[in-house]
Amino acid sequence: MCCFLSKYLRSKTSTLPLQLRCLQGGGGGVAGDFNSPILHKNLMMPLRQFCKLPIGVSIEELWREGLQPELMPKHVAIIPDGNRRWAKERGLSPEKGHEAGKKVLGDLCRYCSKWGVKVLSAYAFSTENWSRPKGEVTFLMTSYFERLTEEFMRYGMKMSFIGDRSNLPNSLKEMLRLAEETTKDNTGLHFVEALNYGGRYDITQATKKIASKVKDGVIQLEDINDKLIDQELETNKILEYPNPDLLIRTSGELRISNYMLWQLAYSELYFVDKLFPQLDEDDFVAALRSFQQRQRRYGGHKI
Ligand SMILES: CC(C)=CCC/C(C)=C/CC/C(C)=C/COP(=O)(O)OP(=O)(O)O
Repeated sequence: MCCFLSKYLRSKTSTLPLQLRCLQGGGGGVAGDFNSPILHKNLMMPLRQFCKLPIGVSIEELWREGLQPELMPKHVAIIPDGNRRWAKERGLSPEKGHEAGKKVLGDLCRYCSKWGVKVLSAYAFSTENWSRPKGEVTFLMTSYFERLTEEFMRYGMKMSFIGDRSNLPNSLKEMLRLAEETTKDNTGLHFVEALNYGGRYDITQATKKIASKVKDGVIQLEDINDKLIDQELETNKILEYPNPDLLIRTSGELRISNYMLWQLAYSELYFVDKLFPQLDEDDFVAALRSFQQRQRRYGGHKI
């Protein structure tokens, strides 16, 4: 009989979830292989239930990747950078690069659902991106984001949008409203698209709302604290997990380019050299693995 499982358990003991380590016990390896119906019924199925696995991923895959379900990031943020460079390297138009990026963003939603991430937020258009070439901005605003939203609505995710909608085209605004309304009761992945969004914009609009409440006597100056500011930020829409646990940026640039400045205070950062259209599931899993190896201290003492 194959000894893969017992070998694996021996080699990965330190990275196994606590529950699995308890079940492993102190004895020798577990005889059998993953295809054995007896092993499946007597070990794998109970383990699966015991570990409350995230939907879509098998215990075998988790072990193979060295991942622990209870340490998955709840909110992953992505800065999908490099669509234009990807297209240029291939002699294609920037529009073709963005189309390739759209496909990869859809794949990323699938990976997040599969690996048990609850929220994926994507920085799709910054408050500074209006200064890109006019043709590209027109393409994104009058065609691309509308098609992306319509397509993603069919994935069964809850969709929300953050950012200043006031100067988006009316038909795009209407599509965003429709997507939020249609998907609001979906329970799977929460996909949040940041459109005409900037961290400075978000902090500024929150500050204005708070200042206005102070002016109207609704709250006192002394009432202003972190929690109150959280409540006025646009990410208040992501009720459960407003702050990204993990931020991934592609294309080798090592900066956050005005994304969720307040919310990223204690996020773990992960940079990938590949251009966004080249990102695949192995890269995503490598980011999850890196995240699970970090020690998050939030300014506290090292244990
Ligand atoms: C897949 C998808 C939705 C693509 C949309 C295409 C698009 C416009 C992506 C831009 C993403 C973004 C805001 C990157 C931030 O870098 P930056 O280039 O704004 O800032 P920088 O100059 O600091 O690098």
